Amino acid sequence: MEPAQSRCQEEEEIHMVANGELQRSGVLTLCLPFLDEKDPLLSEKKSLLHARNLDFKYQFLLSSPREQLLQLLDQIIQAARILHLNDVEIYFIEDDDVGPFSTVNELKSLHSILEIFNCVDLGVNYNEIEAFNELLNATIARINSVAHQSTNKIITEEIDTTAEELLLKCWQSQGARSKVKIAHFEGAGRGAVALEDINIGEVALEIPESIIISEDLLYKSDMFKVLEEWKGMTIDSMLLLWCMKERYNLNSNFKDYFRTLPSVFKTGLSFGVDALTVLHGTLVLEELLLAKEHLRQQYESLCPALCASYPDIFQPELYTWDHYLWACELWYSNGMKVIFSDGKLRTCLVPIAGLLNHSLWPHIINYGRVDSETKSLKFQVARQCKRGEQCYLSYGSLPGSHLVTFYGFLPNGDNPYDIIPLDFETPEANNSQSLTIETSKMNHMVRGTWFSRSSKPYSYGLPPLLMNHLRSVLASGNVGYLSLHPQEDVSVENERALLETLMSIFEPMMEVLQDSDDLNCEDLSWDVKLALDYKDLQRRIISSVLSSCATGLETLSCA
Ligand SMILES: C[S@@+](CC[C@H](N)C(=O)[O-])C[C@H]1O[C@@H](n2cnc3c(N)ncnc32)[C@H](O)[C@@H]1O
Repeated sequence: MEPAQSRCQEEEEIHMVANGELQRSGVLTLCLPFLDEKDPLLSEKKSLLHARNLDFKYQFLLSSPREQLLQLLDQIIQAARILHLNDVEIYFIEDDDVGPFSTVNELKSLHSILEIFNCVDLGVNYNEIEAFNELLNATIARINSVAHQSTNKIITEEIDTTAEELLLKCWQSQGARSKVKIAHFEGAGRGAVALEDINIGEVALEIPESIIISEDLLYKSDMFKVLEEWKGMTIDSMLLLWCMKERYNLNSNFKDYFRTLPSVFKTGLSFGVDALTVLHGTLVLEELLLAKEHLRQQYESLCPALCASYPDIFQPELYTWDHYLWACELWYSNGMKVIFSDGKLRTCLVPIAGLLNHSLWPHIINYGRVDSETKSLKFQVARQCKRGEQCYLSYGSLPGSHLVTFYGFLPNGDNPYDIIPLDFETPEANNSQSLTIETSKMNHMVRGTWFSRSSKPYSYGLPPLLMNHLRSVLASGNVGYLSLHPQEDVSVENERALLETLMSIFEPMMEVLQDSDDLNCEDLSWDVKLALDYKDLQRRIISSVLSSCATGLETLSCA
């Protein structure tokens, strides 16, 4: 297994040379950070900025009327949203939609602007300070408005968290700082609850580098000598093997940490036969079976041979398949990628932080780098977390299939990263000549059409890139019928063929999923329940695509 899949704060592809300056003339200049030349989405982002008349640099004449200033602020926010788009968000972008595109994109965008405001050296002119504060407060208000959509779960008070609290105190004595306490949340196990209002930019949790579990501990262990000489061994596999033993080591510095971990992880990797049967016809089934098979192969290639060759170090009773799977699930669901103060990226288990749950409306989005001055990992909140509220992390822009497989849950709310991929075959050479760069892309996707905000004709709530691709492919059958901007050149006949093509793709998928699940809802096991929820999600997405196509066809028949 490569715990490389463990969650990692998404790499920012943007050069942080953003700045802000207030000139004597009362002109406030705000410069957004430039795009990284290595950003794989660079050209798309540049084209989007250009098409929308957006720029990196904005000048605010602070004496202008308030509405004008706020309009300009809106422009810079729109530009920042584009700079921070990820591959899924950019794929679904619609011409007439200026955002917000997702909670995380919105928080990143607003924070990049807040950072610029923080660099501005204010003068003494009262009116200018007032105008500047209006802009700053409007940005903060937008950040705080993200909170209103959050979904909080009820804290169940009955469950004992003494072990976790003792551990928290122990880490605090070693330099950890925390504005959260551990509590139990319905449907999510343990989580962190704010002990006080934690305001934008404040640190909810600070973990010294010295108590983070990483490969450095491996090097000091008795098994390292053997493992480093073992052919084909990776650091990730070494960490798994180290954990399997350390979990039962009574002299371990981390014994209390291991003691607070669940004895079984309820992730998709532990799904039983009934749950797998429920998943028949869904996307996650293949992902799950492949992942499990891969882990089994890794286990077979490592553990029996290590136990046979070095039984004193690798005691067979500790190196069973169940223990191996437990370690994999631990690293997948709790592992984080962190850049240490020496600049090296390591996969880690971070005490306390490992108790933070995921949300589509997270408080903490940036946590991947140890502060080189304090040598600690700081978990700053990107939006306010009120006292008593659950403090959420973002595990990344992950689809439900990944969350089910490696974490064992589906988040509350509509997940914009829940997509169904559609890979088309490369067209015949003579047809492909007629496709533009935009329309020749072969990897497409759909998601719930409820995310669409486009009111443009012929958009149907479906992704423009997919529609333009299909339009071009269908039109290329008609000699001489293709434009560089397919949407401007639609024919009713072509549109009907396009929607019917999509229905012919999605109807069979729906049929497979519609098999009745004759299960008694009362006493279902956790895995069957989760599998049913996932299946339901797939149905919702496909059904939204089918009804969008059907509505499109109806509209066309009236045209
Ligand atoms: C890093 S741990 C967080 C702490 C965990 N709740 C615990 O009790 O150990 C990740 C696991 O928490 C649970 N989890 C995280 N976010 C969740 C959410 N929004 N809803 C339900 N379960 C969640 C899942 O079981 C996931 O595998």
